[in-house]
Amino acid sequence: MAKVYVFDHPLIQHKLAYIRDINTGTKEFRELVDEVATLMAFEITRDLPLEEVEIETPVQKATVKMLSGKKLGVVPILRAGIGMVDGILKLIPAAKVGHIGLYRDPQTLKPVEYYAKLPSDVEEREFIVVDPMLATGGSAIEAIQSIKKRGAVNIKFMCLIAAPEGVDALQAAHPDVDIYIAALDEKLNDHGYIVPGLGDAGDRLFGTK
Ligand SMILES: O=P(O)(O)OC[C@H]1O[C@H](OP(=O)(O)OP(=O)(O)O)[C@H](O)[C@@H]1O
Ligand SMILES: O=c1cc[nH]c(=O)[nH]1
Ligand SMILES: [Mg+2]
Repeated sequence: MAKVYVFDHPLIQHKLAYIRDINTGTKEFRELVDEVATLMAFEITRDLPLEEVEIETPVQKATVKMLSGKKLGVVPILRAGIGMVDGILKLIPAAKVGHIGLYRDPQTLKPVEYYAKLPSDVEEREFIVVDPMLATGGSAIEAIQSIKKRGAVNIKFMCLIAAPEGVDALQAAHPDVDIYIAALDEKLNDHGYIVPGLGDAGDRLFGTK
């Protein structure tokens, strides 16, 4: 069964409070999502493998540890996932970026895929699929299905806010995909919005309300 990690770091929680606030405007919202994505990337990369490397400091030769060249890929679920990409790339600039375009039909709440583009060496990469919101779980389940279909085998899912319903559904559909979240909220409302949540992440990021 997939593990669920909730990042309760004080900086993440503090910034998330501003992200949720209805009075936070688009510019600040975007900056905060970017910052929280960086902080979450710091935590999520905790298990990256290291190798010993010989270097020379100004003082003497030394054996130091460096990342052992694991290939990473970041896959935002369009649109809102885009808001988390730059924050992650600040820490892992060599990661390749794939895109999965999905929107949630407002009536059925089912995801509709409209775009998919991944790096060519899919099988060799570890992927972090990112989206600020895990609500019913339909979009994350579909996006992960889509990248598995294209050959991805090693996948993590990272979001800002999740509803318990979404976590359960994602765990059931993809038991091999660990889930990393900044906050686990109370529930979904009748329109499939996370309560208390932050509203529509895509609209708040891009000012399209
Ligand atoms: O877990 P689910 O019930 O599938 O809902 C979550 C999805 O809904 C939002 O996207 P939306 O459909 O609003 O598209 P957008 O990012 O283009 O605004 C959000 O960014 C997720 O992708
Ligand atoms: O609360 C929610 C649920 C789905 N998508 C969002 O952007 N927000
Ligand atoms: Mg949206």
